[in-house]
Amino acid sequence: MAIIQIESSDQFTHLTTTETNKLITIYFYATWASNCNETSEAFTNAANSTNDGLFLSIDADEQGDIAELFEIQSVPAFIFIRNGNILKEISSSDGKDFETAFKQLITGASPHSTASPFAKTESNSDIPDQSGADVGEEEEEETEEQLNERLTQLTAAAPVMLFMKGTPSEPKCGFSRQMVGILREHQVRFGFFDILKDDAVRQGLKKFSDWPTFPQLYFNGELVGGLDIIKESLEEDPDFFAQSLSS
Ligand SMILES: N[C@@H](CCC(=O)N[C@@H](CS)C(=O)NCC(=O)O)C(=O)O
Ligand code: FES
Repeated sequence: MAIIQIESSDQFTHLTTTETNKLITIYFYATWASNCNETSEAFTNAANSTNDGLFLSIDADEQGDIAELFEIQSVPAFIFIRNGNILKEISSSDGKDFETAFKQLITGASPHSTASPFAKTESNSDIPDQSGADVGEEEEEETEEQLNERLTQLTAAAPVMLFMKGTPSEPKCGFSRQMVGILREHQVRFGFFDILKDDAVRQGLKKFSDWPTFPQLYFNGELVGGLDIIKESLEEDPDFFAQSLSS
């Protein structure tokens, strides 16, 4: 099956409401996220492997409304839908996690339905870890070295990375909310990480960057500061973002 690139909410709604009896596999990715490489390949392979189903590819940044509808908090993420029900959600950058789920669902019968369209069912509503980098149950405890390696990757996952409490659409603290507001106001595109979803990152980052609080804003993997620092920098230079990010 060909993969359909979703360019608008209308197109998405049309496809998902007219092809309800098919297994619909939705893939959310971001162009800046290098941890989407493996899943993009797995998604393409899955689409090529069958003449059944519908494969929708969605840039989570460009189609923010759709990403929000599915409460996508990190990329890559997969959502499987049939008959208007979310069968499963996967938030893992390991292509094999997707492959396993896809194989089960493409052959399996559709499960009993629930009433509302896209309703989450109890059993599969868990999008566990936000990082995408190592989602799922940790079998072995992460060593400090592994954590630091992960933090190095995460802080540089996008040119501008915000580590915050909650998500941009649902900040869980006023400080993080203000930071999101400032970034939006200055039209800064940014990646984010919800530190409330991962205590190792929350505590580890304080040590890693020697900065005790959140939000934390990074430019190209370097800590710039928290809310006060960003506010002060903007007071000193209203073009602070443009200046810092162009160099
Ligand atoms: N003045 C700080 C405000 C941020 C702040 O005080 N954050 C606290 C409360 S949300 C925090 O992150 N505490 C550590 C923690 O919750 O792990 C700034 O400029 O960013
Ligand atoms: S969570 Fe209480 S001030 Fe941020």
